[in-house]
Amino acid sequence: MPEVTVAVADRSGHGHTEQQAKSVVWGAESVDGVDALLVDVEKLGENLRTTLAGADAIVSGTPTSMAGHSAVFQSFAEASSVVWAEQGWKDQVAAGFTNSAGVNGDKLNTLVGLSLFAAQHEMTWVGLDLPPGWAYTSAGRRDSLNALGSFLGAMAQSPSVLAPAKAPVQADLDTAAHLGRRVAEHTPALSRRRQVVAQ
Ligand SMILES: Cc1cc2nc3c(=O)[nH]c(=O)nc-3n(C[C@H](O)[C@H](O)[C@H](O)COP(=O)(O)O)c2cc1C
Repeated sequence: MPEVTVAVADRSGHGHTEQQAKSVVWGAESVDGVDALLVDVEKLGENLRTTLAGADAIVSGTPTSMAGHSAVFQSFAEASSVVWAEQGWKDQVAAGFTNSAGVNGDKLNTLVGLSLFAAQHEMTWVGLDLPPGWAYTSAGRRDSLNALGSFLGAMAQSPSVLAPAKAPVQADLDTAAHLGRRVAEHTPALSRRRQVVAQ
């Protein structure tokens, strides 16, 4: 049996954010004893409670759309109010990621929204422990980890003209994998819910 389950709840319209989500899963599963599954929030429907309630951590992802999370993600968030009413995800670990076309693209606002969503569910948020990729070099490399310089969660950029096979760039996918790994590594210590269940 896996010691930790990480559910990556994502919704991707054209596949770019899904690439990022797969990297989060890959990163989480690179940690011994961790099982990670990719969940399309649009298809969750009535399974909202059962699918995500069993996870020790939920990493939420969405494309940035008009400076926030997508309408589909908002539908999922509103549907989750039934879980909120019974505090079903309380003390689960949470983290977030987003992808958009612009280098900035107002992605930070999306991550703020995802972290507030987790806070409303009384989850424990895990940020990204990577220095901004371009902060300590004058060379300015796009292929460094956390090149987009986010602390709250993982960011990726996909120019609209590029197919999901070409964007996001590998550095952004590696940053997403790093977040997945970090969540998986910290979940056993952070998840009070797990400790209560184990008693
Ligand atoms: C309705 C709409 C709104 C968008 N808003 C933004 C935005 O605010 N900032 C940005 O950088 N890109 C924006 N984009 C571009 C998407 O974030 C980008 O194409 C992203 O890669 C889509 O991810 P997906 O392939 O997973 O659906 C928008 C796209 C659409 C269709």
